[in-house]
Amino acid sequence: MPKQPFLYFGFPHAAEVVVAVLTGAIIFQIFVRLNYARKVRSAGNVHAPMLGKGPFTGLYWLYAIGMAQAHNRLQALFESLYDWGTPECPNLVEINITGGRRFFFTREPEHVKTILTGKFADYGKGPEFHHVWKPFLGDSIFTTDHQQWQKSRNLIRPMFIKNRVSDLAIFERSTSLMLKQFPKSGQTFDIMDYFYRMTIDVTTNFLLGQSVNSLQNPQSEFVKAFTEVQRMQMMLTCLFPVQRFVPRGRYSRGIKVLEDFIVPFIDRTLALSDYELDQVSKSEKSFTFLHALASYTRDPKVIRDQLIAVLLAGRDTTAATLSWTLYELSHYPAIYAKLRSEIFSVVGPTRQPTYEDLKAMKYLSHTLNETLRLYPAVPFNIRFALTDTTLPGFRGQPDITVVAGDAVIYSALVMQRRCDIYPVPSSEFAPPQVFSPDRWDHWSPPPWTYVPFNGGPRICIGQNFALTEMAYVLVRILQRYEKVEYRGEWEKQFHKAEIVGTPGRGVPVACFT
Ligand code: HEM
Repeated sequence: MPKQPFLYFGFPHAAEVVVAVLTGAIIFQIFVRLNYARKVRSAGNVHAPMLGKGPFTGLYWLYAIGMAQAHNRLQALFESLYDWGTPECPNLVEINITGGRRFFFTREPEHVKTILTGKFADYGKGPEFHHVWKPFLGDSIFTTDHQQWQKSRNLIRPMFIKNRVSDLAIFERSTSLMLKQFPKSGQTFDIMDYFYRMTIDVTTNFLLGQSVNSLQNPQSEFVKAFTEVQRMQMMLTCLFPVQRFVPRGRYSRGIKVLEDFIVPFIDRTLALSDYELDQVSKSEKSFTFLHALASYTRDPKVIRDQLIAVLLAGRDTTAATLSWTLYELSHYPAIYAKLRSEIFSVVGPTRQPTYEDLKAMKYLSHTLNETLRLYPAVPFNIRFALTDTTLPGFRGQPDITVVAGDAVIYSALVMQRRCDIYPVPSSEFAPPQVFSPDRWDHWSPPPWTYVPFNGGPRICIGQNFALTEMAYVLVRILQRYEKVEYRGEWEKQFHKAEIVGTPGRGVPVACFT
């Protein structure tokens, strides 16, 4: 039989198809890279140190980041990236993985300031972030920019004014329930598990007027789905360049569970007439975040998106911060005793604190500040360039060129642990890696070196709510327990970064009355 010529007009062999596809892909890659390089050249062409230039080093880094996320080593990986820094640019590195976009990684306060305020309009969540997060958070405050974001912010802001936050009944209800469920004095238990259940109860109560009751029903399907969706969302974000290939079955099913719980509340509220809604809003007791939203918009999708966004923002952040606080306090009995004595001096051993009491307790706020310094609840964050722009160069060096579509990943966790941004340790100032609320007595962080709540126009809208809730819970725990003992291997604790950074081993403790 005559040999088939390579080119013929019949059905192609599989090998020919593979060769054709690969050739096409390579030509396309070359085109994308050349086109992108031209854009960067015409915008200024100043680069940060590169982690790698070719597509294969890009793939290596993608793999490294995915593995670090899966094995809870993101912090170490991020710190190691700056080994590629240079004396001219020590705190910023870049990589181009897919050819048409660079990812910058920074731990520089000046860069954080630039993207969050100085050039706020140039950086945002961007269409890419919106696309990846849309199934979960829709068009909410978290996923949008410009006018759309501003509209969400205006919608949500009234719910965080002081006289709403200073109503502490909602915190007392869940805290007292939680304390009732703590095991007997001296018994070991994971206090983190209680914090996660308590804060989802507080937040659903605040949002919907009814809690998911996870303190009483730990196996709640809603809670499991919420955790799973967040885990997958973080994975999709880390694997952003190839996220479309990640299977999403559990992610979509989890979102459906969340919606099945929330939508009936929305439907019931939207069934109220304007008059009925107005009556509810006059009653302090039954008025909720959902009612507030419904009095501004009747669009169920807008309401669903904002509710899930605030639920995400409000629950794990506070639970994780409380967990880290107890992790540290259980290791430092002297700090625990000092905090307890401040609490006793203001509210005594049993009285419920008022909003003003909480704000008057300096050492309590130092303790929370110090926890958020070492363990900022949102450890990694991202912004996309919405236009061609720059990041400031290091100490008189030229500004770094950033073109529209590039991404800047900044880490409050890594930045806030940089020893060189702190005073030299002394008898007044403990080494920065040590938990020491006392340092806040005579020190405050230089601007933009401490950003657990972000800064600028997109600063956390729930900051006061969060600080009030966490202070309240701590006061009630310390009023009741004379000491808290750590019951795990304290040094073996590790930082587990999903969207929020939590203690990877839980927080096993025993509380003593
Ligand atoms: C320890 C507690 C908390 C910390 C450390 C924290 C931190 C943050 C951070 C870093 C951001 C910026 C996120 C971004 O760039 O996309 C943020 C945004 C936000 N936070 Fe918080 N948060 C906390 C608690 C809360 C609570 C309790 C609520 C509400 C109940 C809340 C509501 C929000 C909202 C709505 C935004 C979006 C603001 C915007 O984009 O304009 N947060 N938070």
